[in-house]
Amino acid sequence: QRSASAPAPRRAPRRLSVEGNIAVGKSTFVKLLLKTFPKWHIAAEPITTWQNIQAVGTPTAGPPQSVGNLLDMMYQQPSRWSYTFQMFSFLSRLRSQLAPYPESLLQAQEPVQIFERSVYSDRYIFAKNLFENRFLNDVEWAVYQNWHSFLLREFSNNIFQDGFIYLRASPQVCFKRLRQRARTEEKDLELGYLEQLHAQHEDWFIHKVTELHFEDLKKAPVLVLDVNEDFSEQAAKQEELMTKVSTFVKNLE
Ligand SMILES: Nc1ncnc2c1ncn2[C@@H]1O[C@H](COP(=O)(O)OP(=O)(O)OP(=O)(O)O)[C@@H](O)[C@H]1O
Ligand SMILES: Nc1nc(=O)c2ncn([C@H]3C[C@H](O)[C@@H](CO)O3)c2[nH]1
Repeated sequence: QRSASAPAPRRAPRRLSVEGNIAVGKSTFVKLLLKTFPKWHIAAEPITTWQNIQAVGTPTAGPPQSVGNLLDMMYQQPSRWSYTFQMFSFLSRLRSQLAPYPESLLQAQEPVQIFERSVYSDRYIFAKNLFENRFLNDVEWAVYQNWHSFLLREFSNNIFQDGFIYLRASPQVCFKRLRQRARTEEKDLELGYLEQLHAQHEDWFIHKVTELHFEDLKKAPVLVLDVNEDFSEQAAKQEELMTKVSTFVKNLE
C-alpha cells in the first residue's frame, strides 16, 4: 500500500507518538530511543518548516528562500497568527504521518515508527489551549476542527496510531530546560504558558477528561514516563526507561 517495490514487512509497523510539554525533553528522549533501537524510524517535529515558510514555486536550485518565521509570528502576535499556525502545523504533521514508510522500516522484523508529537496533540493540546485563551475565536476553532475531523476521517486507515508515550515533568522543570535551551522564538514564554500546556496533557492522558472525537483514539494505550530527573549521565535510569518502552511496544495488540 505504501511502497510498490518493497517486499511486505513481516508485520505492519507499530506507530507511536512521543508527547509532552515544551522542552520536557522529547528530542533528547527520541535520540536515546534511536541509540537503543537503531532499527526504529523517528519522525522529528517539523519545526524548521514552521520557522522558514517557503513561497510556493520556490526554485529548487540555490538556497531556500523563507518568506517568514511562523513560529515567531505566532508567539509575537498570538491573536493574529494562531489560526494560521495551527492550520499549518496540522498540515505538516498530517504530511509527515502520511509519508510512505522508509525502505529500512519495511525491511525490519519488528518495525516501529515514532513521531515527535502528532496530529492529535496539535488539536487536543495546542489548538484547544489557544481557543481556551481566546487566541482562536469561535469561528477559527470551528473551522480548524472541521478540517481536522474531515481529514483524519478521510485518511483514517493511514493515520492510525497504536499508542502514546507521554513524557511527564513539572512545568517548573520544563521551564528550566526551556530557558537553558534558549530557542530565540521562545524568549518571551512564561511559566504560566507551560502550566496551561501541562494541564492540557494531564486532562488528556491522566485524568482522561478531554473530549476526543475519534473512537480509535479513545482506546489507544498511553505509557506515562516521569522525566523530571536528569538521566543524561545515568545509564541505569536510561535502561529503565527503555525497558518500559520496549515492554509497552511488545504488549501492543
Ligand atoms: N532528562 C533531562 N534532564 C535534564 N535536561 C534535559 C533532559 N531532557 C532534555 N534536557 C535538556 O532540556 C532541553 C530541552 O530538551 P529537548 O530539546 O529534548 O526538548 P523537547 O521536548 O524536544 O522540546 P520541544 O517541545 O521544543 O520540541 C535541552 O537543553 C536538553 O538538553
Ligand atoms: N501553538 C502551537 N501549536 C502547536 O501545534 C505546536 N507544536 C509545537 N509548538 C511549539 C512549541 C515549541 O515552542 C516549538 C517546538 O515544539 O513549537 C506548537 N505551538
